[in-house]
Amino acid sequence: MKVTETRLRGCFIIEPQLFKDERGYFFESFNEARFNERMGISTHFVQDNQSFSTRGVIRGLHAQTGDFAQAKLVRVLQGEVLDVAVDARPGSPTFGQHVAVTLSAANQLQFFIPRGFLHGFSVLSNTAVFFYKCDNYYNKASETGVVYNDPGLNINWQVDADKAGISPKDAELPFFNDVFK
Ligand SMILES: Cc1cn([C@H]2C[C@H](O)[C@@H](COP(=O)(O)OP(=O)(O)O[C@H]3O[C@@H](C)C(=O)[C@@H](O)[C@H]3O)O2)c(=O)[nH]c1=O
Repeated sequence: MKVTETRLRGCFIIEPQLFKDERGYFFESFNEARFNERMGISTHFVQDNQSFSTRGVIRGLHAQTGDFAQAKLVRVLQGEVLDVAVDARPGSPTFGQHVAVTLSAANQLQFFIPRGFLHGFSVLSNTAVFFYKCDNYYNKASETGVVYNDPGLNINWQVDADKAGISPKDAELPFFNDVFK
């Protein structure tokens, strides 16, 4: 597996090692010991999530706070998405900055997003099945978020923002500067 740290410290792109033969392919999609060793962390994932979305949908930007903060290991089982992590760690030299990574069933890339980040994705294919591991349980009361089109974040979601599929909850999320002062 190839691990590349992005310009946001602690955010890694992971390319698994594929074993291909006449039947198809095999790869270890997650190996806790190797994952922690290569990332230099000690994350223990406790919840897996899966969502299905159609082209143009944007989910995010989301995080959980406090005792329920979550690191996420995300990937795409079908289709293609633009995955976005926003650094919301107070005092971080890249506070308020984001990275965007194209994840697809074809490239098999995984993206590790540590605690302290907002996360979201847009769907670039007709449909997408998105799968992710979380190192903390869902806790509704701990949810926070920032609106996807916050001009201060200036994220190019690569979908038609006017026609983007946004949940009513996500459309009403506040701006980054109002949440993270
Ligand atoms: C996230 C989550 C939602 N739910 C429920 C709550 C709600 O009724 C329904 C749909 O929830 P949402 O609209 O929040 O789903 P969604 O917008 O897909 O939320 C997800 O977005 C991506 C970008 C993330 O990073 C995730 O952490 C999560 O926040 O599922 C759970 O039961 N467990 C969970 O872990």
